[in-house]
Amino acid sequence: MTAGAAGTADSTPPQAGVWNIANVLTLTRIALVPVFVWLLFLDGGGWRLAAFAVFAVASITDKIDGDLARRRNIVTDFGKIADPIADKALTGAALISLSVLGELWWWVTGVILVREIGITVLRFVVIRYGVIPASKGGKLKTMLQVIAIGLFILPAPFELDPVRWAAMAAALAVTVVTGLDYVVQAWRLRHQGRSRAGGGAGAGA
Ligand SMILES: O=P(O)(O)OC[C@H](O)CO
Repeated sequence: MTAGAAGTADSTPPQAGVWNIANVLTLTRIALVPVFVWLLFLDGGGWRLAAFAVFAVASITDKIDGDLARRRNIVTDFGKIADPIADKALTGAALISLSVLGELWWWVTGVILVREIGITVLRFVVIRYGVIPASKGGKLKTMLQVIAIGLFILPAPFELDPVRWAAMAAALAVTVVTGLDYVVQAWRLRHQGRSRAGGGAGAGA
């Protein structure tokens, strides 16, 4: 996503209502987070599979809500902000849980959380200039995180470990790179917003 693709505060067309099917799916994803965490901490392979199933269902809603919003033309600023937050709630809870369970290095969880929380805060900091929606890189990042986390959750043989870690390394790399890309986008958006405001003030003087 380029800076130009971000919705600017003064050029936003009329939007669908917040309570639409896409946003309800996004909120459902958030509601599934505590269920998933609870299942993950229960002992036994069966519970692990159940946790994996809930994680998979919640992750699939990410694909469905975005597709629905675009197809039905019900993209809202609320959805643009809430969708990445819902993803971060799910993946963040999964990463923290895996680290608490001693199955994933804490530093990996830490780096990803700093990026995810940092970008969320950044989105709110620049929101007066426009909304920064999820970029293609951001979507790829979430997909890689979901695959890596899914591989860590699945009760699988030790031989799968290199695959798990390779997937997590790829997710980590794309997480950091896309985080830096959002910082550049936010800077541009702020710069454009301030230039417009300055130009407007000058014209009015
Ligand atoms: O990289 P972000 O913060 O835009 O998040 C991307 C979303 O999770 C994609 O659905």
